[in-house]
Amino acid sequence: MSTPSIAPASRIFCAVDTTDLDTARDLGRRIAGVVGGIKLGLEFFIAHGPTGIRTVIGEDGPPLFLDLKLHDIPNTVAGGIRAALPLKPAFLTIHTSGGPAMMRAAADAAASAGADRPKILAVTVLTSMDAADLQAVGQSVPVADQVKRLALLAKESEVDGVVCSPAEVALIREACGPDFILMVPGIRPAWAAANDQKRVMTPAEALAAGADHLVIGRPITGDADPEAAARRIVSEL
Ligand SMILES: O=C(O)c1cc(=O)[nH]c(=O)n1[C@@H]1O[C@H](COP(=O)(O)O)[C@@H](O)[C@H]1O
Repeated sequence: MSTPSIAPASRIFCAVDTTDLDTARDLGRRIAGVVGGIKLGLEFFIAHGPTGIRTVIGEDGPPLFLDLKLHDIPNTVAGGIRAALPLKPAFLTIHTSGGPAMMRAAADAAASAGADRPKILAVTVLTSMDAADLQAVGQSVPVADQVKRLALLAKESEVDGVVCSPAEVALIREACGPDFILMVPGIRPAWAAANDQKRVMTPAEALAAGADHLVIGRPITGDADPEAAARRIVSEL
């Protein structure tokens, strides 16, 4: 694990996936003190844009993981990153499959923010995909091989880390070193449903494997008492 001094609870980013502004704001307030940060992504951003993000995070709110998974030509991705800088996200996502030039353009655009720059994380193989899904899009290699290849490419392209499933954390840590950030969704406590996630582990297993940060959504947000669910997860770390 590359950042052992950070408290386990603060390693969790709660994925607030909703189009309802009040729900997102309420969830953000209730769980901000329990977990390390809030992830807002496509569903929320398409519905409410930057104004909605500011409403949920506020001036001195929790760290923001802005998960837009950008994937376009380098110039367009760089422009998207620069447009997101005023929101001061701690993390921003792009897709590794956009290739090295796109990833470098994203890293350069983030660097233009100076010391406050967001960390750029590149998505490897989505945690909702398995070997059959990869094969369906023409990638007839084991999932782990493809993830390792994409993670090494991301590192060479000077982004800060990757998004990967817990199943590949150990192999990426070994291949890419202790400072490469591993943001890990596909996290399910033993008592939670997998939903559409295919490559999953429990929070404790993912941290033990070497994850820096865990992304957890529905096991918290789908609970009748999200704050209690978040506390239960923290107690199991
Ligand atoms: O980039 C991501 O955060 C991401 C990548 C990935 O491979 N899999 C994945 O689930 N995610 C995100 O992580 C969150 C997982 O949510 P839950 O499945 O509800 O815990 C969602 O917001 C996804 O968009």
